Amino acid sequence: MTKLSVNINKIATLRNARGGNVPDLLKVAADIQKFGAQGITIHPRPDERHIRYQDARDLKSIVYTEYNIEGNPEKTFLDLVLEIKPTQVTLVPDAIDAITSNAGWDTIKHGSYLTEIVQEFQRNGIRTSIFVDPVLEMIEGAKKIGTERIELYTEAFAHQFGLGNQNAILPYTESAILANELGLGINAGHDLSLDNIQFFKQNIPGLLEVSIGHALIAEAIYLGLDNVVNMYLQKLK
Ligand SMILES: CC(=O)[C@@H](O)[C@H](O)COP(=O)(O)O
Ligand SMILES: NCC(=O)COP(=O)(O)O
Repeated sequence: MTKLSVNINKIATLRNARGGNVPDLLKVAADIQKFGAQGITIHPRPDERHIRYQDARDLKSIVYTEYNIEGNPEKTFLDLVLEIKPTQVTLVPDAIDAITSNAGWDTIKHGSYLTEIVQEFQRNGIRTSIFVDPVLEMIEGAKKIGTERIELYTEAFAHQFGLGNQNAILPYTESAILANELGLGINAGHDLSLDNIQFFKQNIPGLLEVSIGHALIAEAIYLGLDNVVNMYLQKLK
């Protein structure tokens, strides 16, 4: 079974636009779990433009499914995750000014740095996952680091699949086969959506978890619009 972890960054983006507490991030996280999602993902960024560090703390008592915190393991992020002790930490090599995540780790170049970080999280009972492009050397590098899981960075697949290029799945399938052989658990995420998730799942053996945010929240808004517009019309009669 592949678990769905819903990334709620975009709920925080919407809330922050007005400075109040609408929508209520904690209630949304509780409801997403009530509706059946098996995990909640957040990606607190240093500028706190969506998820704030305090949100990450407050969510600890709300998330009873898998709690996955993503980010670049600089000092403040490392301290935050060690304080919260979520189920899983996903290490992402974000540049400080990146608009969103845009690359996986070079697990060879940064191998010894990541090994130390991974060991620190594991000593604290936190499962680790390393965000990687679907490149076989990077999967082998992740294995050497000692992480339990990798997260396949799916932006390239999602983009190409949207253009009709189904062969874009091939490096992901090959990477998954290697990861399975090496005993690495496989997560995936970035730009997965209702359009591409089924094809992706069918072609990735052993896919344990997907984290989906941007498309899922956009789809939820769109699929709810008809209902909400009509609720307003009823009240305005
Ligand atoms: C690692 C990854 O692909 C996602 O966490 C993505 O980066 C979402 O972050 P934003 O919501 O800040 O774009
Ligand atoms: N790890 C990927 C994630 O959490 C969500 O990415 P996206 O669906 O917002 O692109």
